[in-house]
Amino acid sequence: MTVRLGVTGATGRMGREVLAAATGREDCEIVFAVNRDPDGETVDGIDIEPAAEFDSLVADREPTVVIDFTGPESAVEYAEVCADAGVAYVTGTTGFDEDGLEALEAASEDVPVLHAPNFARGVQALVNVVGEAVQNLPGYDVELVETHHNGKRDAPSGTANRLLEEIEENGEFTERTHGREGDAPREAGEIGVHALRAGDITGEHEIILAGNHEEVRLTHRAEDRGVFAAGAVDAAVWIAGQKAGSYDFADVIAE
Ligand SMILES: NC(=O)C1=CN([C@@H]2O[C@H](COP(=O)(O)OP(=O)(O)OC[C@H]3O[C@@H](n4cnc5c(N)ncnc54)[C@H](OP(=O)(O)O)[C@@H]3O)[C@@H](O)[C@H]2O)C=CC1
Ligand SMILES: O=C(O)C1=N[C@H](C(=O)O)C[C@H](O)C1
Repeated sequence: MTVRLGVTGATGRMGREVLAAATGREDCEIVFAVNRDPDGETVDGIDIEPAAEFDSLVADREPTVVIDFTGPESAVEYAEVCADAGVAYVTGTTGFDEDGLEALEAASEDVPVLHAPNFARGVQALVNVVGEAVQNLPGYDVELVETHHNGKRDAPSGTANRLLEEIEENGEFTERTHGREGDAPREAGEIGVHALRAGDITGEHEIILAGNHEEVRLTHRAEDRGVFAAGAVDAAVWIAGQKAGSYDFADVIAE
């Protein structure tokens, strides 16, 4: 079966990568690509259509799955249209508030919805091992540092938040401390969280566990955005065969 893809945020950093990753694959075809204000633009020969026409494009071109990398507000709007139209939805967008996450959950009652803050397989491996490291090193200081390009909106990153959940579930911690300034000695039990923004850095996440005169560093570094795009297209092909429900990238990797 060829999966029919709609792509949102198509002229963004990730949207362009998704179009490139999907083009040339035999298991999917792009049936439309939209962006907010495309002004007759094309990406790799694909016409970019106005996001205002998203609803009618979904109705007319009948995508199997929509892949979204935009912002949290628009991602929710696209999810709701997909839920009404019976179209599966994959979003890599980060920075959702509680209402946004609830809206994605509501959409997943009608269609398959996959929300993943990171589509790199190596990050999934990092999520899997970080809890074990924390369990093995009780009482060690834990700090998380994430580094991204200067255009990133949300901080800490969606991946950092996912890693923090895993850390907190596997150890005894009091609070997250976001950066330090002035007279700010480290308190026992806190998790230091640091978001760095510079240049065009693709995405780095490092967890430092230190104590007992030793340190462990677990690091993932994405070298190219193509790694996220390839994972998102894999997720779209996978979700095309699923029933309504809420999924994450671990479900895709598990098969
Ligand atoms: N899950 C993962 O593996 C990854 C997730 N991300 C996440 O993906 C998202 C996008 O990242 P990135 O591509 O770098 O961002 P960009 O800003 O480069 O691209 C976002 C695109 O979405 C469009 N857009 C933004 N808001 C709206 C809106 N309200 N309605 C319609 N279109 C909109 C933008 O249009 P315009 O040009 O008009 O601003 C732009 O084309 C972020 O949340 C980021 O954290 C990023 C990398 C990997
Ligand atoms: O905005 C980005 O670029 C990235 N965002 C994701 C996140 O917030 O975790 C994933 C990746 O690190 C790149």
